[in-house]
Order: sequence, then C-alpha cells, then structure tokens
Amino acid sequence: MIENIKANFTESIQTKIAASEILPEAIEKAAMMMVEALIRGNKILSCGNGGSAGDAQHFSSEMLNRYERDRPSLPAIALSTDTSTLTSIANDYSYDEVFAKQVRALGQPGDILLAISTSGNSRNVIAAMEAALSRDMTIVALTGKDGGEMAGFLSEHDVEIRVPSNRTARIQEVHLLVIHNLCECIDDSLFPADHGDE
Ligand SMILES: O=C(CO)[C@@H](O)[C@H](O)[C@H](O)[C@H](O)COP(=O)(O)O
Ligand SMILES: [Zn+2]
Repeated sequence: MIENIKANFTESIQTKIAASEILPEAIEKAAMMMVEALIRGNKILSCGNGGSAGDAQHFSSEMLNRYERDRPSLPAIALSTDTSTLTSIANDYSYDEVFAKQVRALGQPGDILLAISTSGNSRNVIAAMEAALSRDMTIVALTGKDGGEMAGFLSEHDVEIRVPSNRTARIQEVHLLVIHNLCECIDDSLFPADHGDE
C-alpha cells in the first residue's frame, strides 16, 4: 500500500510537470476570455459529472465568494447543484439533458461555459456545449486523455485545456490546479493587488 501511495504522488507530480510545459498558453487564453466576458457583464456557467461536478462548484464558489483576496463577487453558476432541477430533467427527459436545459434557460450571448470532463465523452457535458453554441456562448473545455468528442466540438473561438494523462484521478488533480490558475489570472487582471497587499 505504501508503495502505491508513493507512486500516486509521483505520478501526480509528473503529470503536473508535463502539464506545466504544455498548458500555460491555453490557460492564459481561457483566463483572458473569462476576463473579457466579465468586463462585458457576462457570466460563467460550469458543469461536469462526479469529481468534475465538484470542480465546477469549486470554480463557481471562488468566483461568487472569493479566491485569495478580498474583491467584489463575480457572476458564475455551477449547473450541478440544484437537485430538484437535475432530478426532474433526468426523470422527465434524459440525464443527457440535465445541463443543456439549464444552459438554454440561463445562457446569454457572450457568456462562457466551463465544460469539465476527464474523458471528453460525457454526453450531458457535450449536450451542454451544443446548447452553449446555440446561445452564442463560448466554451472553455477542461479535458484529458485524447480530448474525446468534446475536442471535436470546439472552434477557434473556444479553448481546450487537455491534461496529458490517461488516468481520471490524475487528470482531475490537474484540473483543480488549472481552476486555481484561472481564478488567479482573473483576480490579477480585474483586481490587481496593491504592493505589500499579499
Ligand atoms: O471522481 C471520480 C474519479 O476520480 C469519478 O466520480 C468521476 O468523476 C466520474 O466517474 C465521472 O462520471 C467521470 O466523467 P468524465 O470525467 O469522463 O466526464
Ligand atoms: Zn475523484
């Protein structure tokens, strides 16, 4: 067991090092898309399943409340939080529709969808992306593995941040770091810290 635990730490560290070499430009592009959307008065919707649902909520809470510094609330909605809405859409229609229906109701032109899936193949996340495009939103996709079907949905207006790993857990661990980088870039752009503030 100890050897497995150590191997997991090593694999996670190596995945982060590999990601640090290939992802910074995509993260910067995604952050600038988000900053521009927020300046325009748009908002960010986020979605994902399982651990990625947690990531979607982690991101929205850091927008709505704060990341590391005191600053005004920023508009974001995680689409994985309202169990009445999720269960009724899944019950009456299909689990594939649980995020897409919310995007069609809440999404406005210029909003951003943060779509999170380690495989890139979750049907409900892909349906949310289709709904976002129908609302003239842009997409920031956090993926892994080979990008799955999600990778094929993106245009030059969108950005994919694909973690170089085939293991769901390792991909999720990097997704969280990506989310914290996005928050830091947004705060640095919109609310630069005073010297000596931090
Ligand atoms: O957290 C984990 C595994 O670490 C799981 O809950 C995982 O998120 C679930 O199996 C998801 O359904 C996987 O979906 P996806 O990342 O392929 O979109
Ligand atoms: Zn997990």
